[in-house]
Amino acid sequence: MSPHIQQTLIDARAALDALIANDATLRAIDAAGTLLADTFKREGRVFSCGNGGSMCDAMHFAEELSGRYRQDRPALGAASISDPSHISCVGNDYGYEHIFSRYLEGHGRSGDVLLGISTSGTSRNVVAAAEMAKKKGMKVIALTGKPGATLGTLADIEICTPGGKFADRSQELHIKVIHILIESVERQLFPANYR
Ligand SMILES: O=C(CO)[C@@H](O)[C@H](O)[C@H](O)[C@H](O)COP(=O)(O)O
Ligand SMILES: [Zn+2]
Repeated sequence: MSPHIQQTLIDARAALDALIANDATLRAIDAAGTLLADTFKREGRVFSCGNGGSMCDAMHFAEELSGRYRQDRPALGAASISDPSHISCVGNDYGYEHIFSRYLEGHGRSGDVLLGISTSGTSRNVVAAAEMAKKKGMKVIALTGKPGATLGTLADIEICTPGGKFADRSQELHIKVIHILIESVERQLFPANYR
């Protein structure tokens, strides 16, 4: 058997153990869950964005809020910035850096929230989205993988889950954080579902 199979799982376990032991990051997750729940209580919107695997994560996050996570409950106002026609138009006419920020320029309102996902924390289009969100009076939650990167410094709440040299271990933790955030929202908004 190829040794990389076990090694990947061992590395993933170490990254997860480090997250479990990081009190500051767990507190940031808790604060982000409360910010999201409070935003939905006020009928604010939550937008999410990222590139590549992180775009998939942004879509996963939003669809479980607007659609369904575990049990029936009313739909919540979350959307990922992932419409291919918007992305191809803005990428083609203005540049790839603007694909997320221009969407927020049109759709974002004061009191809304952006979840920006970037393992490097330096992707220009996600950073530009965070800058536009701040300009609009929105709150920014950053889900990152490298401490000290630009996206995290712009955010109201940074949840940083380091995973080593590459993006993949971090992304696996991002998905865990995303499910925890959705459960936090549901527990605060629909406690009867958790009795
Ligand atoms: O899914 C993966 C790697 O696991 C890739 O598609 C990865 O998301 C892409 O290289 C992204 O462009 C990386 O962007 P970022 O996380 O640094 O913002
Ligand atoms: Zn991937």
